[in-house]
Amino acid sequence: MTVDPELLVHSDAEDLAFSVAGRLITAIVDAQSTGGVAQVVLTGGRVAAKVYQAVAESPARVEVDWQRVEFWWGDERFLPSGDPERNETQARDAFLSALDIDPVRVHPMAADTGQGAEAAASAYAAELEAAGSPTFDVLLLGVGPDGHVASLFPGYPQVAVTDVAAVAVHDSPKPPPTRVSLTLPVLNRSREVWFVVSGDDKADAVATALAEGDIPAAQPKGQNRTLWLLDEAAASKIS
Ligand SMILES: O=C(O)[C@H](O)[C@@H](O)[C@H](O)[C@H](O)COP(=O)(O)O
Repeated sequence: MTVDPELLVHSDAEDLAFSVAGRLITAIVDAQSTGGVAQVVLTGGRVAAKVYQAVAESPARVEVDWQRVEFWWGDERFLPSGDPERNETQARDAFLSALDIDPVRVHPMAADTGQGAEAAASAYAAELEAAGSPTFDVLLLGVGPDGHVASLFPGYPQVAVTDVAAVAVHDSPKPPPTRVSLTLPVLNRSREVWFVVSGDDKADAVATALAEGDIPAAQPKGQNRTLWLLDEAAASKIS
């Protein structure tokens, strides 16, 4: 059973990032409150980087047992290890490197070592299965102006893939051209889905997604909650 999306609108990108950082810390503490490991899926992009930075700077970060957080990625730019454009690199630089995380619990998608994105996608699907195909506590998603989420782009065949957990994406409209992405069934294996969106260039995509339009951003739904965490600009065309 999925529930209606909830909208929370913030004044600007900085306020949004600060608010989402606090919400993420609270969600992790809640997930750990029963003694378990919090399962978090990170996304890439500029807004996400602001959120991660705000987590690293938050005094409340000390409330989290960072040793008991499992970090996954919803997608990755298929580039060599350490490339500054990789979502993994950006997350490590923005906050993971500053936190007392358990490195074994950080699950980046493979870097380009010449093996091809298909092999990287298969390896990630296998890693998820080996971890027991966890239900994620929080799935973070950015949204593109075209309505993409993760690396699932409108009109691309990967949007409709349901028989594997991760796929390779080629000729991405958003550089770099080659990527790896979780598929929608895995994105939906989340208790909470949080869309974190800033900027008027996303306003059409946000409005279309909330109207259940035919874009990938309309499809991820949390099992318990679906949050649209927006700034005023991104929310400006919601009817
Ligand atoms: O690899 C990526 O680029 C992201 O995973 C992608 O899905 C991103 O979250 C959106 O494109 C929003 O990016 P911005 O926040 O930079 O607009």
